[in-house]
Amino acid sequence: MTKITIFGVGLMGGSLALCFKGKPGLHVVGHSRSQASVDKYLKREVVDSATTSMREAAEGADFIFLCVPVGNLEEYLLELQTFDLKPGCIITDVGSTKGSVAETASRLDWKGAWFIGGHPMAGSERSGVEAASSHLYENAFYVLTPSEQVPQEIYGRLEELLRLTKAQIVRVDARQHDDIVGAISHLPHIIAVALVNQIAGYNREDSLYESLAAGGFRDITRIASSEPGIWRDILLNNRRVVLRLLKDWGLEMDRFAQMLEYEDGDGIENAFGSAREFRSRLPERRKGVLTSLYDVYVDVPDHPGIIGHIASILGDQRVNLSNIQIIESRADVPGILRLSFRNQADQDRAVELLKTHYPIHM
Ligand SMILES: NC(=O)C1=CN([C@@H]2O[C@H](COP(=O)(O)OP(=O)(O)OC[C@H]3O[C@@H](n4cnc5c(N)ncnc54)[C@H](O)[C@@H]3O)[C@@H](O)[C@H]2O)C=CC1
Ligand SMILES: O=C(O)C(=O)Cc1ccc(O)cc1
Repeated sequence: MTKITIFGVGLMGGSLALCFKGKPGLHVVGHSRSQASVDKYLKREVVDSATTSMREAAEGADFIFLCVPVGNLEEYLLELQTFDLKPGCIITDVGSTKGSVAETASRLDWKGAWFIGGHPMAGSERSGVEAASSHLYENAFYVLTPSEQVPQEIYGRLEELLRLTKAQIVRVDARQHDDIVGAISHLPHIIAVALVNQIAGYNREDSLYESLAAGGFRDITRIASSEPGIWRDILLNNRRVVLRLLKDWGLEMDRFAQMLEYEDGDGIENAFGSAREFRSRLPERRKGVLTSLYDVYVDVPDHPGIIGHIASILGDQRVNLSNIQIIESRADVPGILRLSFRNQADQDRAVELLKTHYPIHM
């Protein structure tokens, strides 16, 4: 039996547990310091067994996943290295920042065990084991940041286990990871929170703000509902990167303020134009670039009723769609629909059923 231990069975840890539990030869152990949480993990059947003892959870494990807040990773690593870990045991984490945990791990003596930092780049504004799902990581990127000392065989073992998440594993340098994720995730979370708080201030004077702020405002500020403690830790941990990014953000805002002050219409148009252009180039994660596992792309003419038609072709044959997204919808080109399925069988069925009606790409 391969023993997989998960410390902190919340949104991320619980989702990993659900990817591993029930697979042949795997036994998933959950750990929490609180007995009430241990009872909850067992009642919800996200793990095979659970304990409040760190030593019992860690010793004999083949894989250890640290799924606790970023601010607690160091104390968990320090405690783990005092145990008698199984030789060849792979310790990994799911923290949203990678530089400091890699640095701490590199200072410790693992006596035959190995540390490989990890960051599944999927999640949500929700938290806790109640929000966990075995589908959370499907088609997402899963970053691993091994140091140069980690043998390829050890890295390969972790990579192989993580295939069960159906994520796409990518290897990235820890510091480079923190720079990039700071820009594409940490800065946007700050902007969303600051924007909501700015509007909340106006709303205290006039509650019409709140009434009219539905729709688009809710969409672009969804991530402002993220778990405060988790984000305190992430931002403090990556503060050097985020402070630099905030300076640049300030310059971007100043540029807009200037364009408005000088009534620079061309400048505003250019800003929107170049943003639109860059955004349209962001990868849709087609096969060949980075493959989405069970996606099907359908060229569709731009007229009403197409989505309903496709949904009913699939529904009639009981093929379950997990997601549907319009990728491109312009007057001069046919639209592209991305249909996502949960497994290969549904994807294959969908291609069979749709190809007589529409051009299909994979
Ligand atoms: N929420 C998200 O979308 C993503 C989160 N992450 C990272 O995953 C890790 C876990 O985050 P989530 O699963 O979202 O959080 P969560 O709140 O759902 O789960 C955290 C787990 O850690 C446990 N825990 C242990 N010590 C704790 C302490 N001192 N304070 C609070 N909780 C403690 C909690 O009991 C809980 O089981 C964090 O390091 C976060 O940066 C990574 C990618 C996405
Ligand atoms: O909800 C969203 O869109 C997120 O941004 C989720 C998320 C949060 C933290 C991460 O480190 C990675 C992903």
